[in-house]
Amino acid sequence: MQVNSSNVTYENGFIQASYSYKSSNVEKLENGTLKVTPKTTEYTFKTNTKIPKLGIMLVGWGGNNGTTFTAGLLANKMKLSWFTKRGEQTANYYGSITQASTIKVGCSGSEEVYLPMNQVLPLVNPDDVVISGWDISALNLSQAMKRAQVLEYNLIEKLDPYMRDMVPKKAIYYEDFIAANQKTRADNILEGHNKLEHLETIRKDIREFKATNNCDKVIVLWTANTERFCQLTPGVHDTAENVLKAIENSEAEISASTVYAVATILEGCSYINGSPQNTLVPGVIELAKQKDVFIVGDDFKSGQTKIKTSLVDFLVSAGIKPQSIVSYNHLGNNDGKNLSSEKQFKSKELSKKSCVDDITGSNKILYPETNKIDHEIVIKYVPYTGDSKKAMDEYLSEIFLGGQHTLVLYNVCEDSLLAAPIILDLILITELFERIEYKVDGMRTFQRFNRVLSTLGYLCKAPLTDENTPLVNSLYRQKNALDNIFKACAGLHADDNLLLEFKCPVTEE
Ligand SMILES: NC(=O)c1ccc[n+]([C@@H]2O[C@H](COP(=O)([O-])OP(=O)(O)OC[C@H]3O[C@@H](n4cnc5c(N)ncnc54)[C@H](O)[C@@H]3O)[C@@H](O)[C@H]2O)c1
Ligand SMILES: O=P([O-])([O-])O[C@@H]1[C@@H](O)[C@H](O)[C@@H](O)[C@H](O)[C@@H]1O
Repeated sequence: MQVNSSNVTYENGFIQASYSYKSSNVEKLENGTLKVTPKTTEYTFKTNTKIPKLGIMLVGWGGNNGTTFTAGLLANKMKLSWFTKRGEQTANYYGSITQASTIKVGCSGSEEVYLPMNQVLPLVNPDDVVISGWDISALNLSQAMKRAQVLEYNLIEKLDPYMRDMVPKKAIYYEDFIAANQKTRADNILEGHNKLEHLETIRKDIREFKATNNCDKVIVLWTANTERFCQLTPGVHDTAENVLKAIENSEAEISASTVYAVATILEGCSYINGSPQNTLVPGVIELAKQKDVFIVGDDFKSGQTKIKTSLVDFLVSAGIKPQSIVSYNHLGNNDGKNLSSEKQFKSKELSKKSCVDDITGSNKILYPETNKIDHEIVIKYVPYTGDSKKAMDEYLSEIFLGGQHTLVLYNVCEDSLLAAPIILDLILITELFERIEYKVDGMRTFQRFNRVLSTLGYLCKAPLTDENTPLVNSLYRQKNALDNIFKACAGLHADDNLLLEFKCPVTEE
């Protein structure tokens, strides 16, 4: 796409775009009146268009998501097709916004024109990435893919030769943080209890993988089991210095995921947390800022929560008052097995339960006293169902003249087929943000986005958000923000959907 504007230049491998950012300051006056002052801030975005060779390292590579993600990269790269009872299937990236969604760029006459997201700004081609990772299970990726029971056998057969030589590196295993039922899987772990040694091993793994594959950069993503929350402790988790010291002292409350995150950050790589646990404790956030590294989290937004943050947004913005939400699901994969343990379930429950508060909190007409509603999460482990999650959601709302509205959803699918495309998007969009800088009038130098990359909230159930930054769960607002950041960096206006050129056409006087 070539943007025809005096505000955009394409020089020296950069897209440099000016963007007039419109916002409003609100003052609440003593008499209760709101004084709203619109304002415009002139930004300049600079995007490096040089596409790097990207290395991806997954923690939990041998899991259902890790194997399905890897299989998807290979199947698409080789343009595989395979047979199922529904006939011939071909590889695709459905469920990935970078590969299968579009962004409106303008109108041609009365035709609204949409471009694939990955053509609005230059992204890494998934075909060109190299992948590795760690797992507490020693199975190679082909064996692990079969164990996962996600993909059709005909596809598994075709992928086997390409995945059997992919072997996860030895992993950090602190059994107290994941369900005891995972112990039988743990035959590929780093010896000993010295957390500093574990940290240095992970750092070495990252360096060696990067050098061996001649990568320009590496991004690490956690798709291992959900850990219990660590007990945030002053002097341990509160500062970067204390987290590093706690690792040196092999502090018990430092989780495996936090050691992976610290190792990643110390190697100058972005770290993404696809699970709900509080890996990114305040000290890790401070370390990421000190080391100028992006951190993203938490917990892939893939199924019930994705629908919920769209549905509740629709209900509340329609003036309908959700009063009760019950989200139930059962599944039989290893994630479900791990979540059958109370402490690990609590991590997931917290993540799934926290996703509507900002939406209900936005409407004081419906929720004048409190924005808290009945919201229950139930997850049951039923081995026979495997990765095919059966999810049932019930939404009860108050409507006009004391009426009640009941909405029930039933959705079934392989959970990993929802998560794998999201893993790709998290990685590719994080990598893009590593190539973007901004400047506001008056700033001497270009800066990078806030290292807590909450712009990727659309992809996370519980978006990690920096202090003094609004938390947004509304799916529409998250996607709109992401699309508009892409457009701003490309030199286009944000879309307000007014279509004034058609509704208020310029007429000859
Ligand atoms: N739709 C989804 O699948 C979905 C959605 C949101 C979040 N998640 C989260 O993603 C994570 C992975 O899901 P999954 O279905 O792939 O689970 P999984 O159990 O199949 O895979 C997790 C893998 O991590 C490995 N592992 C556990 N602890 C490890 C450690 N310390 N180091 C390295 N490897 C370790 C396990 O051996 C396993 O292979 C879970 O935390 C899950 O809650 C999944
Ligand atoms: O994404 P979502 O459907 O809201 O939540 C899902 C849970 O319902 C499921 O039980 C769990 O296994 C997945 O990891 C995922 O977190």
